[in-house]
Amino acid sequence: MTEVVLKEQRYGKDRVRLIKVIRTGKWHEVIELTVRVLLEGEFETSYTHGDNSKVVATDTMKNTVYVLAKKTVNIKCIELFATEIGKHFVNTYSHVTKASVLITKHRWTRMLVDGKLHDHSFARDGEETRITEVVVKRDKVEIKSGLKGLLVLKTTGSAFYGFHRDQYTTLPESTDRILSTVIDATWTYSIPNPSAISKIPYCTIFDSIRKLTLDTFATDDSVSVQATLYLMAKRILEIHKEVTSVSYGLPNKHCFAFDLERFGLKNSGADTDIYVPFEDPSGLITATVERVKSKL
Ligand SMILES: O=c1[nH]c(=O)c2[nH]c(=O)[nH]c2[nH]1
Repeated sequence: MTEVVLKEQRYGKDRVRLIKVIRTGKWHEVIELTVRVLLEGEFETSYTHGDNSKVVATDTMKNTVYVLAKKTVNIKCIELFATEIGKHFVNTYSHVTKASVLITKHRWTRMLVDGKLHDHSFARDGEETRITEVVVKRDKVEIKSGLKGLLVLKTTGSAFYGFHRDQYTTLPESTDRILSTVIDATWTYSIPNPSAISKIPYCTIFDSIRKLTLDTFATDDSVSVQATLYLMAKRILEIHKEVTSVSYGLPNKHCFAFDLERFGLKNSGADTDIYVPFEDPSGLITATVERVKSKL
């Protein structure tokens, strides 16, 4: 007989979608969120013995998210709303030891109509989202935030040369290329004590990190995605003391010159202006950067 053991377990509700409309007279705001709640705790016997007595139904979790969304004053700050949800589960159920809450906030941009911001109409500009993942345990809260799916492209100011070459290398060196990526960035917050949670200006930091990322992408004379990634993270850590580490995932969405020599047209070197953008495969450059720990 093979003996097995339950090594780890967690469960919950994924992709709980909600829209909250905040009305101030005719002026409306719209917040669209997708929420995932995962619980850990004394649920082992539900897996090993079919004992559901301690199982908080995932349907209950979904309902709880809507109830808390109705009651909260923090819906605009996903870090605080996720913390509220996580605390609810850990405080309500004594057998829950850890709640992980992932919130994705979708972007709705207010419409400009006849040059004026419209009071109740919005448009989605691209797939970019803002995220947070909050882990609530009995004695501590961890908060990670980020942005996902920010598609960018620059037409110069990017090179890639001097890389290792061997018998399988065909890529020519480039001193001037298109650089395009879909930015995924996440960063962790330092939470020295529970009262720090509500004091961190999450939205201001988000806006600043997004701007630093875009500004660095645009202005860096990039020698590789790796070097540009590192510079982005370094700048964030220099400016934001509340942030302890920064991670990026940057696919290198290749754009190569189309061979037009076959048609008697120059399309190489300084004459290149027709490119083929490739969806797949892409490079994928990832790294996490943190401050050097003080030896004092
Ligand atoms: O910035 C880059 N980094 C790489 O590691 C790489 N590899 C590659 O083929 N092109 C690029 N570009």
